[in-house]
Amino acid sequence: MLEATDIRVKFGGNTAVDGVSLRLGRGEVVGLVGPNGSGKTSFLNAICGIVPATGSLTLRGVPVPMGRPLKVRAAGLSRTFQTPQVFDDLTCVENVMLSGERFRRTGFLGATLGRRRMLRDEHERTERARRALATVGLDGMWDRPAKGLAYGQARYLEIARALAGEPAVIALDEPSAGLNAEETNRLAELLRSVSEQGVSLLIVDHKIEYLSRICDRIDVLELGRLIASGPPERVFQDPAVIEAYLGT
Ligand SMILES: Nc1ncnc2c1ncn2[C@@H]1O[C@H](COP(=O)(O)OP(=O)(O)OP(=O)(O)O)[C@@H](O)[C@H]1O
Repeated sequence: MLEATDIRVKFGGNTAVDGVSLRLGRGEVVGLVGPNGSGKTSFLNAICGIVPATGSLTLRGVPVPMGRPLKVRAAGLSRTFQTPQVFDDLTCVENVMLSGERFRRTGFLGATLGRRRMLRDEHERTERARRALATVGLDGMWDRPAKGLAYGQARYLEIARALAGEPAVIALDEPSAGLNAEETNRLAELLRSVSEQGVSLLIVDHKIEYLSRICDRIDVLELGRLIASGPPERVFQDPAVIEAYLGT
């Protein structure tokens, strides 16, 4: 579903990501971990096309140019952010429908000449958004403004928006940040069920316990380089990984 090869990101003289390659199969859940400043967010930003980077990317087997976020989205990669990006004054369903632009087939001319088709398209987009809200457990909130949501619910709303774009892969940047233990458990269940529908997940996070439960593989970055990759139980016992986190 995703193949990123030899990704490099530089900020001036600082190499944030130094030749990282990563693959994701269909429905695979991969945790990308590493100490603060090891390049995790820069890697996500690179494959999403929002920071200048070199390397190559294919999605669903199709090459996608680097540095083109809209092409990346259209090719099947959605993402969520460390701080949920929701629009407070829009309702939940409107927030989710923002991701459905690629399904909107009628522009100004179409809306004027093909009103029936436009209404059908709007109806389909609304239904798609409501299904995504139901998946994350927010179906009861669909017509409420997003500003009424608790912090954890705003996170689920962002995941619903990613899902409504019908992506092959979702990249999530610290989805458990700010969630308590119970909310983190719910998040883990939600992410596992999303992956069981065939969506691949690349999760950057620091909470090792829930990642160990839901990830098929853990990739570890240190100083912009991949230092370990494998099943959680093996990677988290790797002395090089323990040293990267804790020092000698
Ligand atoms: N916009 C930027 N301009 C300059 N340097 C940056 C920028 N973004 C990140 N960096 C640097 O790149 C390196 C990697 O940062 P990055 O945020 O990708 O790490 P991270 O592993 O996601 O860290 P954290 O776990 O703290 O979120 C760090 O040295 C950071 O200071």
